[in-house]
Amino acid sequence: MSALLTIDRMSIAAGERQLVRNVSFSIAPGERLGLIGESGSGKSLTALALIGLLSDAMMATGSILLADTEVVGARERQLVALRGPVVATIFQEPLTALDPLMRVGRQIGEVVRRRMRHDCVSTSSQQVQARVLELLARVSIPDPERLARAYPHEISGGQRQRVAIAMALAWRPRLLIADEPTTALDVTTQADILKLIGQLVEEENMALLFISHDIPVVAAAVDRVAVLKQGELVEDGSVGEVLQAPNNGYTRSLIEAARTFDRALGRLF
Ligand SMILES: Nc1ncnc2c1ncn2[C@@H]1O[C@H](COP(=O)(O)OP(=O)(O)OP(=O)(O)O)[C@@H](O)[C@H]1O
Repeated sequence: MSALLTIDRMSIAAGERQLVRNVSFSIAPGERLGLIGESGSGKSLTALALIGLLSDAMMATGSILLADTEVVGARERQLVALRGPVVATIFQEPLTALDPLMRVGRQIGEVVRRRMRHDCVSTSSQQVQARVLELLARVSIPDPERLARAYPHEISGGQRQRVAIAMALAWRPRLLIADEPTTALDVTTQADILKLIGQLVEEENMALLFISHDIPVVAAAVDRVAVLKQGELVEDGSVGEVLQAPNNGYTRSLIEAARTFDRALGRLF
């Protein structure tokens, strides 16, 4: 099966500074890849590059082929067509995806409408409203009707992340990028959100690029792991291979650090 995403010798520079160097990896339709590495290793820049959202001060070179579109050097119009129907993103801080002045239901409804326009399907307000409530139920929000009427500041951090996931889901994307989606949440909510993402990815048959510095979290969410160190890819293999027999000393040190931390917390790993 041909890949949904193929990154080939991609580099990212800010002026003279090389931030990501010669990174190559691919994701097949429905595959779940974890991108791990310590803070500053280039994980978020890699995710931004593949949706063409690097800041103007940065430049990507090499090739990023997403659903047969070359992203490096693409025009804005081509990128807009990819964002949403092909790839949707959830971030660490759900408020970045939410308009503070608009009720949650209306925000999800906007995405539902845009997706329907993309599919050239006409729709009534009642159909949009029904789809919004269905999406809120899919992300396990109790009392979706009440929540749809709330503003983002009126709901908890965990609920906001569920709403951000519902918005991503409204696109029915082929690839979901989750950039540290549980880092800002308490441990119990983290586990719930992780389970939810896993469930939805499977039910919708989406591919997943899951970015995290937290190895146990990544291991629970994906099939394959790629490791970035100071902008370079140092490992790419199945979760079992990489966690049980890492090739690279840096990966070993990340795993050992996670084990030590978990032992200190008394968690199982
Ligand atoms: N707008 C920018 N201008 C210049 N350098 C930047 C910019 N954004 C990020 N960087 C640098 O690029 C490198 C990679 O950053 P990136 O955000 O991709 O790391 P990360 O692995 O996602 O880290 P974290 O887990 O802390 O989010 C870092 O050295 C960072 O300082």
